[in-house]
This record gives sequence, structure tokens and C-alpha cells, in this order.
Amino acid sequence: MNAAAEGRASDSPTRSGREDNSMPIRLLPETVRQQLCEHLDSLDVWQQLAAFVKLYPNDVQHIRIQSTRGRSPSMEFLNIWGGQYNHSVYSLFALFHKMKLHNAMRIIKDHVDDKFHKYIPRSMPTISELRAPASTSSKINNGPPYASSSGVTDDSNMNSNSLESPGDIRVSSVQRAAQSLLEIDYEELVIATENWRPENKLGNGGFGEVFQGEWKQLAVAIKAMNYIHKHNDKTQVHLQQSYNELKYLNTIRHDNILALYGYSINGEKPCLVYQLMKGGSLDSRLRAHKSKQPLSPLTWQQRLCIALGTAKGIYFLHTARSKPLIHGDIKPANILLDQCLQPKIGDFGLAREGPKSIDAVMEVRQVFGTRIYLPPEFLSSKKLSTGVDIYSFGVVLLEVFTGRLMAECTLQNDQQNLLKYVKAKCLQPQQNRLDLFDKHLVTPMGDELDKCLCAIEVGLKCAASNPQDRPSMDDVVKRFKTFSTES
Ligand SMILES: Nc1ncnc2c1ncn2[C@@H]1O[C@H](COP(=O)(O)OP(=O)(O)OP(=O)(O)O)[C@@H](O)[C@H]1O
Repeated sequence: MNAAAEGRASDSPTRSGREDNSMPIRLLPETVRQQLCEHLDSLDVWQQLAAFVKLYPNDVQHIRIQSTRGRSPSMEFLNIWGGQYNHSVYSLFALFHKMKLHNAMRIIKDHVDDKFHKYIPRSMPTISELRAPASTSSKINNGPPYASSSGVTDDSNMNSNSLESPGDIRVSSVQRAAQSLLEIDYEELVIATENWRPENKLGNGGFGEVFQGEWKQLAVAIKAMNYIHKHNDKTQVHLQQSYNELKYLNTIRHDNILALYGYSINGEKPCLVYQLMKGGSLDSRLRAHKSKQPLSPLTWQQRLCIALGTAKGIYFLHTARSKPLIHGDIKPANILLDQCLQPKIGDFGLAREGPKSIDAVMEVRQVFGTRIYLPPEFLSSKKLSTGVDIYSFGVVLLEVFTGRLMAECTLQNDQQNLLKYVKAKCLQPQQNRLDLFDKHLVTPMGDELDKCLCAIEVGLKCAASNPQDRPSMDDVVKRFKTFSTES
């Protein structure tokens, strides 16, 4: 009998003998299972879990097949390990403990005896742990560029400057990152949002809720973290929750990068305060025809301007410092639009310093980002370069001009759908290519048609499977400048 059947993980955390009289995994409430699986899927750890409990190869193969069919691999793992092999929630808790999956321990802690809670580290969760996955399981390892207590670590080959474990984060480094940033009194944010009035809520994100408000005559968006810490260690919360946004967003000033105004840590919940982007996210704008109060679709010219602005923002990230900064999660949801529909790139939770130069490649231990926007060399060989952002940008371009969203293609079980479809269309005569364009507005004509076809062509080049075939962001910006009415 292998370890999976024997319950190898059950001798921990206490090693005081089996504690398997706890609830069987299969009886975990559905909401908890769901939350747990979304979290584990976002970390992409099912293979490590399966290896740790020595699941039979045919079980592993079963999970792999189900995963390619769009099923949650973590749910499959639980079904096998918890169902077939009848392990208890305690065993699962012990397994997570061994694998340092601390947030997973937190998710199921109410279903194991209180005496084991002490095995959950007292340290505050990292950004990666706090970022509950989005509604799909496509987001993988949201971990920021440091070894996370979720057990997912980056490669030791990585430049040490870009690799700080939560324990390594010094107050001084965060203070440095926050130096030019205002510390805002929480009460001012309560007033700004009219006491977090539900009508002021812009949406929910992985970190918590986002509200709009008026603070000192300034229209702001306030991200209120939903993690309520219990250890009264506000400095740690500040360090670990805000570090990446502070470190990167606060040090980069560019018209196409979202402005971070300040932070607040003296209240009920830690908050980050940003410029309010009245046009919402590009993602919501591309889906606007489906909303209850549909907005008019973006015009072709607006799409071309959004493409140019986003390309400029990425180019800046890749070139502003001696080492490129890789955003790592370029997608329509992270491109925000101001009232004039100018784009700004936000969400630097996954940004990291890249290899030594714009053309260099480095290997990392874990993939991070949103799977459907990630290139094959990163997904399969964990090769990180500026090419990752370029590929993601290419996918975004195809979405913007075709009006077809990758997430929706994925629902039809074929992530390559959009790329394949566009590639095939581009081989056809121009007349047939007209079908490519977003059907929610009049097909472009004349000069505009040429520009939009070129934009799609650039999108396809950026999303080339071979990173060598992708253009540089410099080339992309130059190309879009010629399409734009901007001088
Ligand atoms: N500065 C802003 N101005 C206007 N709306 C914003 C701003 N920042 C975020 N939002 C909106 O608030 C909602 C939540 O945003 P948030 O960035 O927290 O989550 P997300 O990007 O959807 O998810 P995740 O953080 O998991 O990637 C989204 O609808 C987003 O468009």
C-alpha cells in the first residue's frame, strides 16, 4: 500500500499519534472546499501535494486529464485523497503544515481541533496568501517576487535584490519604499467613502474591496484589505501586504502607470489610496455591452490609443531602470482607464525585477500570473523575461480588436482558441479578415481598417510562441505611434 492510502501526512504536526478522528475531507462544507481549491489552484501546487502523499501514477494521470478538461486539479486531488483514501481534515491540515501552505491551513482550521491552531504561524500572511484567487482557477501562484510562506519559492538563481522573503523585508526597506508616500489617517478615508457606503464600492479584488471617494478634493480609489489581523502587529501587516505596490508603484511615475497616492495603517483595515480611474478597467469596458446599463463600445481610435498608452507603460517598465521591471500580470483587468479613456497599468502585486538586461532570460522556480495570458516558455520552462509581458500584451491586443475575451474562449475549453482563430483568419484574403473585428461596432474602413489590421498583426507577433519572434516594446510603441492621431 502506498503512502496515499496509508495517510503519510497524518503524523504531523504533533507527531503524537493519529488524530484522524476528525472530520473526513469528503464532509468539508462545499464553500470551504471551493475556497480551498481556488487557493491551491492559484498556487498551482497539486503536483507537489500528489508527490508528497505519493499518489499512484494513475491517480496523478487522472488529475492531469481532468485538469486539461478545465476541472480544478486541487478538487480532483481532494476527491481522490479525501474520498478514495478516506483521509481526514486533520491529515490535510498536517499535510499543509509540512508543505508550509499556511493560508490553506487557515482556510480549514475551523474543522480541526483548536489545539492544532498553534501550528499556523503567527506571522501575517504574505501578499500571495492574501490574494484570494479570482473566480476562475486560471490565476497561478499570485506570489510576489519573494519566497512565500505558502511554500512556493522562487529560484535561487534569481537576483537577490529581487528576492525578499517576508522575513527578509526590513522595516527600513518598506519605509524607503513609502518615503515619498503620504500616510493617511484612516478616519479621513472613512469620511472620503462616506463610511464605506455600499454605493461607493467599485468592486472586489483579491486583496479586498475597492471604494471610490473624495479625499482632500481628490477623486480616489481606496483598496481596503480584507485581512483582519489578530496579532496587533500592524507593522508586519503593512510590510507584507503593501510591500510590492509600495516598492514599485510608488517609485514609478509615468502617464500610463497608475498613481498611488498614499496608504493608511492606523485603522480597522490597511488601505492603499490610488488615483480614481473613472473609466473603470479595460476588461469591464470590453464587456460593457453585457452590463445592465450598456455603455457604447470603445471606438477603433480609442482602442488604438489604449493600445499605444499601454505599450508605452510596459516599455517604461522594461527600460526605466538598469534592470527591466516585469509586470507579470498584464491583462485587461489590470489596465484602468481615466475619464478620457487613457490607460494606466495597475496591480503591481506580481511585478518583479527581471534578468540583468532587456534581452536576458532567467529561470524561476514557480510560474505566476494569469495562465491564459502567459507564454509557453514561461508556463512550461519557467523562463522569465520581458517577453512574458510582451506576450500578455499581444493577447490583450487581440482581445481589444476582436472583442473576444480569452477567459470566454477558455470556457469553451480551448485556451488557444483566440490565437488559432486570429492566425487562421490572417492567412485569408482581406475581405474574410473583416469577420475578425469586434461585432459591437461598425467594422473599420479605409485608413482605420489598415490600422486595426496592423494592430492585430502586432498582437499576433507579440503573442508568438517563440520569444525570439516577438517584437520589442520599443518597436511596438513606434508602430502604434504611427496609427495614433497623437503626434
Ligand atoms: N484606481 C482605480 N480606479 C477605479 N477602479 C478601480 C481602481 N482600482 C481598482 N478598481 C476596480 O476595483 C475592482 C477591484 O480591483 P482590484 O484591483 O482589487 O481587483 P482585480 O484586479 O479585479 O483582482 P486581483 O487583485 O485579484 O487581480 C475592479 O473592478 C477594478 O476595476
